[in-house]
Amino acid sequence: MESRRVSKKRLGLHEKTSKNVAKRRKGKGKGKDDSNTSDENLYGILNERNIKDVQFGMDKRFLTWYGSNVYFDNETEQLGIKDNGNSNTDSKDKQSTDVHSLTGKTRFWLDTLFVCEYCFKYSENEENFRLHAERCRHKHSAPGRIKYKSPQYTIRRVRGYKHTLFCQCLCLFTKLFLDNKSMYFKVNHYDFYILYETTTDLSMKNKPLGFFSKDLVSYDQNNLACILIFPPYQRRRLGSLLIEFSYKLSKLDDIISGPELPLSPFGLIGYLKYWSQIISWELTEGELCDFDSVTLEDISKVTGLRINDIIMTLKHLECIGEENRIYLDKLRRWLKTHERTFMIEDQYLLLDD
Ligand SMILES: CC(=O)SCCNC(=O)CCNC(=O)[C@H](O)C(C)(C)COP(=O)(O)OP(=O)(O)OC[C@H]1O[C@@H](n2cnc3c(N)ncnc32)[C@H](O)[C@@H]1OP(=O)(O)O
Repeated sequence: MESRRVSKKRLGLHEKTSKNVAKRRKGKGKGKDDSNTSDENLYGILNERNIKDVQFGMDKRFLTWYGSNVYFDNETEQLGIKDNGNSNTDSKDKQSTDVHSLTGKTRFWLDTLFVCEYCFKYSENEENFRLHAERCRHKHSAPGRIKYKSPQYTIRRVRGYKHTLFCQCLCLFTKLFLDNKSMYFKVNHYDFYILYETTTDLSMKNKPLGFFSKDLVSYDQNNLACILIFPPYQRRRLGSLLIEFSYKLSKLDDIISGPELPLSPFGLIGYLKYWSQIISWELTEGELCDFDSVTLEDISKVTGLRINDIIMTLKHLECIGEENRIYLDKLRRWLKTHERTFMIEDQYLLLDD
């Protein structure tokens, strides 16, 4: 398995700026057509998928969503990342990483990337992957400190500077499902909140379901840099759970906060859902329900949401009019037709430090 630190490059997830996009340069090829431009020296972004699918643990296989060259050596375009000029162990089997013309149109650099579902180390070689999977140390002990533990879910905080390799491998994996954030190898400025099922069942114990990262110091006061629920676990409201948790953290710090921009299309849908719920609940049943008139500032104070996010949500729900007048009746109706799905229970928060 790829196990060396990837300190030579950048890793972490950051906003892609238009200036950076302008720096895009053409991908080097490997049989790709000219339309496949890339940010490869900058952000690892490719315009086409280059890994066909991922074998995630022993029993889950799914397609990648986006191309990314961050798993590959820039010069040789073989799997593995050079660490200060040393050759890498994963590039021996050149044959299996060579270009495969699968559909006659799409050319993949790699058919299947094998990824450990406990620690995110990866290989192109199934045998190596199986050997690793049997003895991965995170199978028996997940990294980090527990920050939330309900009978259903556990969230652990993993410090980037302490568990560097784990966080770097997680970020590499994330890149296959998220293309609007860029990557850096410097994970030491981030905390990672990893979601697990609370269970003694060995088939699920210590298997991350998703995560979000958070800057240790965010000048924009973001409470979340990047969020991903791994494809097999999506649409189970786990993204909503992590978003809700991220606001618990910023409320603890007593700040008005929100996610790092830009949001991906799924990120936007997920956030609008959470924002709609928390705003309409506070206005109709929560702290603001007895107020005769409510300002955007009142909502922001009670929910911990940014005013821009509140306006976007109220517009989305068509519940805001001239001079920011809020249509409470309409919001009440919205809440009645939408199931309330808050998932974090305060009694299970473990946020002492
Ligand atoms: C700041 C940032 O990081 S932006 C980047 C966000 N991350 C990504 O885009 C990475 C890839 N996507 C993902 O990991 C996930 O889609 C996430 C994290 C955005 C959402 O996680 P999930 O657990 O799947 O979402 P969750 O089940 O909580 O759904 C919340 C709502 O979003 C909407 N939604 C989520 N996924 C979908 C989908 N595939 N199609 C349509 N609607 C969707 C639904 O309205 C859903 O509510 P409902 O189930 O009550 O109808």
